Amino acid sequence: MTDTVKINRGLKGIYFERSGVSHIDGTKGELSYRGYSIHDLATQATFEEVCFLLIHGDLPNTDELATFDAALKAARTLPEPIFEIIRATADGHPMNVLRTAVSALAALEPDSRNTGEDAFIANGIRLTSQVPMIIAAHENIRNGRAPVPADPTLSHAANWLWMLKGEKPSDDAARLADVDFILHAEHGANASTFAARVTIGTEANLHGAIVTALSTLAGPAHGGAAEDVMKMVHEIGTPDKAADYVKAKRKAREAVTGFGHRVYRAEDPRARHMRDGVQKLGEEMGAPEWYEILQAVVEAMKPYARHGLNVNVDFYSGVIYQLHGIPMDLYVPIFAIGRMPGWIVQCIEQQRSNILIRPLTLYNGPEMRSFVPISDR
Ligand SMILES: CC(=O)SCCNC(=O)CCNC(=O)[C@H](O)C(C)(C)COP(=O)(O)OP(=O)(O)OC[C@H]1O[C@@H](n2cnc3c(N)ncnc32)[C@H](O)[C@@H]1OP(=O)(O)O
Ligand SMILES: O=C([O-])CC(=O)C(=O)O
Repeated sequence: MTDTVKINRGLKGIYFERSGVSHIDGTKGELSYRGYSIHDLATQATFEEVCFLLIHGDLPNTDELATFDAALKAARTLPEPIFEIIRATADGHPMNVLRTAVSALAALEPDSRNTGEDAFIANGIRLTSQVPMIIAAHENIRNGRAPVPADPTLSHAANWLWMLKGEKPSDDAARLADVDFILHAEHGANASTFAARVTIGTEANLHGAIVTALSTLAGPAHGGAAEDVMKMVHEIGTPDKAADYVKAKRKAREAVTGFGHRVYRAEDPRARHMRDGVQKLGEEMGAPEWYEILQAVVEAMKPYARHGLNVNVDFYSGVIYQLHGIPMDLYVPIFAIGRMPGWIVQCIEQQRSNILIRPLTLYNGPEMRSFVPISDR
């Protein structure tokens, strides 16, 4: 019987649920949120509009957006013990500090225990504002500076850069961060979102699911790719060394980071927006070499593109962060800021028609055997 069971390792190609949130066509390289093309959203919407769209299902009108934006801004507060926790863990990786702080929020804020759709929306809005605050406070504290208080006059993206650096960002820098968040906001049953849905499947609360999602995002095969791409760019050093680097990786059968995706066989549609950003920012800042190294890697990887191995969203994002002077270990936390609405809405969707997610593993261990007392072993 066991020989006839088909195992889908990694759940590759398996539909586990229906979802009305986003659609990915991996063959054509297309992505839409709630029926809107990612290209239209990346060029015409703000992150706040995209959050509203994902959570409520439609684009907001002016009044709806104003109310939603006011709720996000009102939520820019952290209980004092969170700063103590950040101070106590300041030497840790920012992703560990973030996960620990979100977990502590679950204990510190009694509302976080509530379930039901209204509670998930209220807690989701609060966490969307608190996550960038935690990351920025940690960055300041570990560098011996006081946390920068949120500025209620700034957008989500501009306020994030303000809290991180204590300087008002230029409009271009704020917009680039805004677009980055939009591009990362939602992506179907990716590993961290799936993990969050598994948590909600047990009727746990949203904070618990976000802790699960943060743990899952952190790995290099998922959210950690941008950091690894930047390390790769430094290792390559100059564009003329890219081909040899790729050849050596392929020979060792190791992944070239920033390439490949479980769903896309065509180029990830989000990559082009990041590519344009890297090229423009690099030229403006007199540092075009990073873009040139990346493009040399793309050139060297071209023979493999026909096998569906193309750049993914995180191939270009690390260089943008580097050009902004953001430390490499903040790249995954930045992904988390963007992915918040996707996690929240998928948790809401899971809760609406909840079911325990519990697949099977096919046993291939020893046959039944007799227990041997320890004195006879
Ligand atoms: C935001 C995100 O999470 S996007 C992904 C970010 N991650 C990365 O950039 C890390 C590098 N990429 C990878 O490790 C992989 O592409 C993953 C984990 C993202 C997807 O992996 P899978 O879905 O398992 O890829 P899949 O098994 O279909 O790969 C097909 C073939 O391409 C190869 N391959 C996949 N990605 C890469 C890569 N980046 N470099 C070289 N070869 C690769 C596989 O080894 C496999 O080869 P084989 O058939 O000879 O064994
Ligand atoms: O969808 C995935 O497998 C990975 C992911 O989160 C993304 O590409 O944004």
